[in-house]
Amino acid sequence: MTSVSFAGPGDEPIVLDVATPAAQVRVPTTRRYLMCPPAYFTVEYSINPWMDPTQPISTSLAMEQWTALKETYERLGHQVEVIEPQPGLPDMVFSANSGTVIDGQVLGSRFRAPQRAAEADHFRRWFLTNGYRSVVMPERTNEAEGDFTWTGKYLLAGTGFRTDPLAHSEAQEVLGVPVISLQLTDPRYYHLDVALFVLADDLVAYYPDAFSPGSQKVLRRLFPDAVIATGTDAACLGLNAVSDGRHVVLPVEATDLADQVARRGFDPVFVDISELRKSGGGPKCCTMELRD
Ligand SMILES: CN(C)C(=N)NCCC[C@H](N)C(=O)O
Repeated sequence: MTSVSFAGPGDEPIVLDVATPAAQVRVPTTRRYLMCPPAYFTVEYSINPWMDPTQPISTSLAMEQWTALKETYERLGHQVEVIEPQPGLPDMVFSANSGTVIDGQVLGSRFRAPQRAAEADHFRRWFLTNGYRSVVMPERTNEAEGDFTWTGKYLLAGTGFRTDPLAHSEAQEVLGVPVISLQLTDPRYYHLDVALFVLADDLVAYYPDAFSPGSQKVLRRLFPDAVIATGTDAACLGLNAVSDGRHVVLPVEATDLADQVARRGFDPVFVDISELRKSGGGPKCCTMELRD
């Protein structure tokens, strides 16, 4: 309960108790996503600290979890496009790493690891056969929405492990949007999209310890009201979440983060991505947003 007081007609001030304001009403917008079924998913090489090629992997469980994620988006009213998976490309399920699309302009990807390099061209061809007229492939290492997050105003751009900092200026030129570079410092959070996600315009959630001190200052300055995730939320890849402005699809283990976003008026929607996490990925990595 909060008290407000104001001057009454006589000498006595009027004091009213008012209930704490209700959380803001959040309005979802319909999205279009590109996903790739994990038909060839496995962990046969290690290019991030989550990947242990000796651990058992169930491709069928990964497929069940991916299908549940896709059906979740469809149930929420979103449109999901599907690209054909390719044998020999076990990480192709992480479609977010293969393109950044803003206002129909596509900036493709260039992977740091040779094991993933061939994915970029499959996605390039998908864009060209699906009506995208301007598809630019980057010169510099660029892991697309793994390291680029569009807030509606800025393109937040991560670097430190995968995407080359020079890819940030390339993205600014190709996409014609202001880019804010952010330095990632913890190898477990090797992509920006495991350290930060956009909840709504001008509102993000992030894990400060994944960023350099200077980048933490930038984030505080840009987003003073941000949701600050705990280490436990970050460690289950809870920040690899997808918001449509109201529903927030996130890993089932990210319970504190779910409580925090619920208090801000969002509806958490849990998904189980335990099998895909063995490769270092979560819901967002499986989801490229097509902003047409
Ligand atoms: C959530 N993240 C970090 C992603 N955006 N992508 C997941 C990529 C996983 C892949 N094994 C790799 O290491 O590239």
